[in-house]
Amino acid sequence: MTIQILDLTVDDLRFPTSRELDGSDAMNEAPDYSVAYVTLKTDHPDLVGHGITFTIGRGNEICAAAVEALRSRVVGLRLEKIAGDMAGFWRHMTSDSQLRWLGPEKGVIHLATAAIVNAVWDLWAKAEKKPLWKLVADFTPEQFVNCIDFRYLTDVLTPEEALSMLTRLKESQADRLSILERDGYPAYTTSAGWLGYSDERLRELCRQRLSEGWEVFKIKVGRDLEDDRRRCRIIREEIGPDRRLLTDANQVWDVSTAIEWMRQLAEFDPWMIEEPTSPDDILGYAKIAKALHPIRVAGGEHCANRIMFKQFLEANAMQVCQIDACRLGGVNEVLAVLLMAAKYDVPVCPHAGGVGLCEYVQHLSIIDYLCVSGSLENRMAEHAGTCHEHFLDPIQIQNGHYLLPQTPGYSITMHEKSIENARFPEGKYWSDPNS
Ligand SMILES: C[C@H](O)[C@@H](O)[C@@H](O)[C@H](O)C(=O)O
Ligand SMILES: [Mg+2]
Repeated sequence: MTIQILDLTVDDLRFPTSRELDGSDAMNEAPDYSVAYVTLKTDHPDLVGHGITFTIGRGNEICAAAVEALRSRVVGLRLEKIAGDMAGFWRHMTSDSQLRWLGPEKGVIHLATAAIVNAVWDLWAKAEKKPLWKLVADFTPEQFVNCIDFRYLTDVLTPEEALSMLTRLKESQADRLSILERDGYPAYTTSAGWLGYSDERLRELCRQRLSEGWEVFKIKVGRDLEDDRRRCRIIREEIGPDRRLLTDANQVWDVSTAIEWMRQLAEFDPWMIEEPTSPDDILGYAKIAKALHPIRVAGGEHCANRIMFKQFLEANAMQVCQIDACRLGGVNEVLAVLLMAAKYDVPVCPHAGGVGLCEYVQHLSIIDYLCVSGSLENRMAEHAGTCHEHFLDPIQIQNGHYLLPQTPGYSITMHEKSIENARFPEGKYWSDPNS
């Protein structure tokens, strides 16, 4: 089958999550979960690729404009040509010599790259009639390695080393697949602990989530120490002393404040502190990790690219690696980071607090287990409870685990009605005050 990409369109879609303070944290007090939603049309009547990048509202139109700027890099290409040289395609996407100046490989231009690259992967998986995780899991180790642009990485990871890591695990892949088919992929939930929720809501949501089988909970911290103490006490009362409690400060502290603040919260036995300070401060992360041990330091949702991850991992500055499906430049770059994390034996626990991110990261965690790390130890994908109703193939959770997605593609295609309602500013969510 030969398929040509004939057109690209992009929609600025926003969901009014700030009305209930879903997604709120110490830095982002009232996010409206949003996406630049890319559609790739082809010369095949039934094959359309969809991809997103995620923002929290204002500025989403800038991502959409950046997608438009990259349009000519992808329109006209043939899928079989892309699939035959995925790393080459990714290099092509990130190498327009004028657009590259806007990054390189960071910020809005990289978010836009992710939306397009993810749409191409969705298209490819749909063409092969496989969910994305299965498309990748069925690759030979050589095909997997051929998806990655190793430029800037070879001082810590060469293609040859990646190949031998993947080859070592390939034989036992079927055993791991049966475990996932039986149990699903382990997850933790963030949706009880958003900062804007009242104490009563926090308590009620903890009870609800416990009854659904959740074992690991995340709570937002960092705005006010007394509030944090009270909220951590409540969540501990509800989940008990043995379940894992994760904390997330969303970059609000200086290095020294992070250390002092978390020492004050240590009595609540947090398993990790996420984004304690600037996402660019590799040495700062390392200092915090050293001072707070055994509390782990987690980061990645604002980690711009594989080079930053390389440094965080090499400097032992992150003990939990939170890849983001849209901040990294799509699946290709994620695969590179999975390999580096496995090499440094750092668990990957993807970031998913947003719209569409859970739909995406379930595939990435499954790939990590089946092909790259081969381990579930200390690994869990994030789960947030909002906006799943907008997707044709939404996540399925059972007992705090993601069930394996079965529908071909990357699970990101949205219902037409949702697209219509969320279109900014003319959709119903924004033009009708009673919506
Ligand atoms: C603004 C967003 O909801 C963030 O709070 C969210 O992504 C969060 O950091 C997370 O870890 O899920
Ligand atoms: Mg976070």
